[in-house]
Amino acid sequence: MLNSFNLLLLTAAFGVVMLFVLLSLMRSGIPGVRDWLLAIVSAVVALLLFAGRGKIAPILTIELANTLYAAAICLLYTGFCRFLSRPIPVKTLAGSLALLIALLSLFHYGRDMLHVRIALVSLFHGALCLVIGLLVLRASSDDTARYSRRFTGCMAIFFAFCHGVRGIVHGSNLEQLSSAFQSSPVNLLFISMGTMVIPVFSMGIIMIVHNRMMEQAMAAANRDFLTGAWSRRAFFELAERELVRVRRTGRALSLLLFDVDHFKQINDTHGHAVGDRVLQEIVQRVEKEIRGMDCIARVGGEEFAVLLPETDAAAAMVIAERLRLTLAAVPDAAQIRLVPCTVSIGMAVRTEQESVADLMRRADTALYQAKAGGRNRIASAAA
Ligand SMILES: Nc1nc2c(ncn2[C@@H]2O[C@H](COP(=O)(O)OP(=O)(O)OP(=O)(O)O)[C@@H](O)[C@H]2O)c(=O)[nH]1
Repeated sequence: MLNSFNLLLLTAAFGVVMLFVLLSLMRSGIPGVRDWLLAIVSAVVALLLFAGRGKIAPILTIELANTLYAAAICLLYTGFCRFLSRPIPVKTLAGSLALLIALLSLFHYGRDMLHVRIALVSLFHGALCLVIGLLVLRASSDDTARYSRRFTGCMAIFFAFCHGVRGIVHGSNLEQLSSAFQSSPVNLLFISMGTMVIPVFSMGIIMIVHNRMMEQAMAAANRDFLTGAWSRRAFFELAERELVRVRRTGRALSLLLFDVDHFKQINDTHGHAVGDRVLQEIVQRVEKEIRGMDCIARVGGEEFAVLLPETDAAAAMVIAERLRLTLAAVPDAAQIRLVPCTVSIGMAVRTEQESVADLMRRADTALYQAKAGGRNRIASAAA
């Protein structure tokens, strides 16, 4: 039978299930998960205490239960702040929680006014849900995360609205209650909305965390771990996408393929760690020299590709020469001495009907010519 007691127990049981699901995400290392876990624990205990109303001491079922439930919503909020790298207003949260407890005690032990207590709690929860909703909806997100953020944000605003209505209804004493969990239709409706907060937020959080994990996995697959440049796989994807655009617009597309000269010597002389830092420095320097629409990828150990959309042979040659000069003396990790480090560059401009693989092949041949010609130079591929 649907009554407040059953509803509270059911929600607590659902909270326990969600707790185990969220526990599985603990090892993801995603910020906010710990707060959300604590929020669910706090809410489950609060719900069980609420369910004990009339059976155990009122201080447990009123003051403690309300404190724990309000703390749960605060923790949901701090979890979102951490997740979105936003500052946590600890003092404001602690202050408002303390004020809520003080007022609840006042309207319990001072003048026992149930409707005022319900209004206060509802408005507190409503305000927090509103803040969570706005925070989540305003945060920028890519396509994969948009649905889960919108779901969570919109549900938070909906809960804020329901709590607000409940606060107004009880604040103006429209529905006179003898108990906060009286099973009247209107009260049951409000309680149902209130108990849905934790399960719905839990589902939203699980979706959001999964999206973040997916984003991280995609970034790991698309980016070179050492230098942060695009990976070989991602480079071919980006180049194919660019090719579709080029076929439509008829614009030029150039490719620079460069390789560090005698890199083995750098490793042998200065050590592998310095070699690694040199590779990182190379990528950072190139990124400063190229435009936002260009991209650099690490396509081999010490071999890099730079894709230059809307760039003809003359412009590509200017960029190639700029890169050759800027990379001519890449500092070592400690920047104490300069590691003599030059690059050889093969340049190719896409010809009509040419595929990415063919463009790469021609740039590679040009790179080989630059190496054979004495290194630290640019060779342009024949069309
Ligand atoms: N430090 C470091 N070295 C790497 C990495 N990947 C490849 N290498 C090294 O790069 C060197 C490439 O050597 P080679 O292919 O002989 O080429 P090279 O010495 O640059 O000579 P040329 O290309 O002919 O000018 C090897 O010693 C690899 O071990 C890396 O991630 N870090």
